[in-house]
Amino acid sequence: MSKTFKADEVASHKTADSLWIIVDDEVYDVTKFADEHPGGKKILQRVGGKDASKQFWKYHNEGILKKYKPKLLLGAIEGSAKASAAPAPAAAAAPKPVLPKPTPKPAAAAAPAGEKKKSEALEQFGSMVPYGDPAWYQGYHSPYYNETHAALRAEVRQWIEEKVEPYVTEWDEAKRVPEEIYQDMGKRGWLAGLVGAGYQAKYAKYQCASVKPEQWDAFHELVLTDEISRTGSGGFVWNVIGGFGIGLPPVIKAATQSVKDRVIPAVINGEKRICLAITEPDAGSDVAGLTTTAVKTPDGKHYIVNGEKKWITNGIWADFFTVAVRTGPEGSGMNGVSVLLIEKTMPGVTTRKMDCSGIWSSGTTYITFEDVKVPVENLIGKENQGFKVIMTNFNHERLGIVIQCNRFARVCYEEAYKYANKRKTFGKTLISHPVIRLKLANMARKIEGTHNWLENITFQAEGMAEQEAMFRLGGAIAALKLDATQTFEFCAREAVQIFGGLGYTRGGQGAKVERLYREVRGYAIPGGSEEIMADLSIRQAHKVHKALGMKL
Ligand code: HEM
Repeated sequence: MSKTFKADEVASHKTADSLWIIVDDEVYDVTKFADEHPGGKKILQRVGGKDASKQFWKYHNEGILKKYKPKLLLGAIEGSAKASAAPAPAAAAAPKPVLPKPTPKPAAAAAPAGEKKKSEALEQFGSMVPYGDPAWYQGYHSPYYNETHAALRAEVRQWIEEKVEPYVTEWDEAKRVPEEIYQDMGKRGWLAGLVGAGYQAKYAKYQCASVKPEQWDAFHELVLTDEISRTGSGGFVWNVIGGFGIGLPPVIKAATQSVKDRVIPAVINGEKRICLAITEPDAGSDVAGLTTTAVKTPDGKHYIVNGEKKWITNGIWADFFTVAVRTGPEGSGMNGVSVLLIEKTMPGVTTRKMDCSGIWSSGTTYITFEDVKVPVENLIGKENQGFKVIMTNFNHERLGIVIQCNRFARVCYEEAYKYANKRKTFGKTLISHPVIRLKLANMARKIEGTHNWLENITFQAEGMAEQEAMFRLGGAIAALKLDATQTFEFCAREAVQIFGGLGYTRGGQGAKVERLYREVRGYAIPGGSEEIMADLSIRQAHKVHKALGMKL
């Protein structure tokens, strides 16, 4: 902290011409800011020259200070802890444990997945709001995480808290995220690990600082996705990984080598963008009914593509489109579907941004393909066997949705929990009212249930080959997606109720829950609607268990 002030010096700055206030032992010059203060000028003048910490925390959340500090901060009160402390990195802000630490288990017991799990990560991390973070953040035993997961968690959280969270509402309202953010994720080596197919070291120019490529597992992907979802903005999460996480895996798994070499490095290094285009105005979960056609030219060198795609995340910014097309005759259903890589530079590709209820900064797009000439080398997988490529992609997509929904549900809970501890009604804090505690209890038990099932399925997937995972876990993942979106919906609803009018207002203290409430349907409908998920969960499990020798 560079400059310090005595309290009586601050006290002399209490007029409209020179207006200073103290918040948590730090001194802010709000003279110019007062005119644009959304809460009003007079309210600031009333606390001019004084310690306004109590009033400040009544009306704002942490994000405000992070955002305005660089502009308004003058220094600290002389003799205060703030005066001597160097600003602590956000990720290091977790309180010190007050209870004895849980005893680490012997490495062997904590290492069911083999070599990679060397030791448990038992350090406390985060706000320690009960259930406000997964249990392993709060010092409880877990067989799934080790010190590399903890290191990645800290790395991502610090970045999110400093570079993203203070601006996320602004970006959502502007319906876009600065391009540097996605590029930064590439440079941090994070995109290379988010494709559900191991860390793409071969194509990565950059490497993740806290995890070596050979250590990377599905739980690192879980931690990374979970941490970026703490922003409480589906628009932000889908902006940076929504198109990428589902558009790139088919290329990695089934494209020709020349396409892989051209597309994978550009995308994982954050230089280009990719999206997945399956849904059409008239074909959503019913993939077999899609009508976009790809007809081979007589010389067999190209496909001519015609059709429309709708609700395509990131489409507006994408350089590459992983597109499901019909190469078989009309009525060929799932046996006539192929996947093609179409490029923005190809004549006949047009994109138009769509307006939806939520997830605003994700760039939801309507795409038209008109006589687009696509080289046959851009075929992903085999002709007429694209359905398999699409189906293989679904598990990864759905698990991503589950991770995001689960953290969004937790964000709703955490925000509501914190607010319930500061907001007073009828002379006591909200949390003192049993009816509010009941809401929080029901939120927490649902969130923990989903999270534990998510971890278990992630662990199962780690131990299975892709085809086996598709067969054995497809049903359970569908059920989990259903569970996650319904938990998210419940928690968003209850959090808005706890926030009252602030949860119904865009921006301000209830910004996250207001936004998330609008985003629930954006998760419950795509990637397999709740109805399709419920049906599939039983149908698929029945098929699997019949094959496993089920006796009825
Ligand atoms: C560093 C000083 C401050 C900054 C940067 C600041 C910034 C803001 C911002 C951005 C908002 C919009 C709502 C939001 O995004 O949360 C807001 C609202 C508000 N602020 Fe401040 N503020 C400051 C100090 C204060 C103080 C000291 C008081 C009270 C004495 C105050 C009272 C309010 C009120 C009443 C609202 C409206 C809340 C609502 O809509 O429910 N602010 N402030």
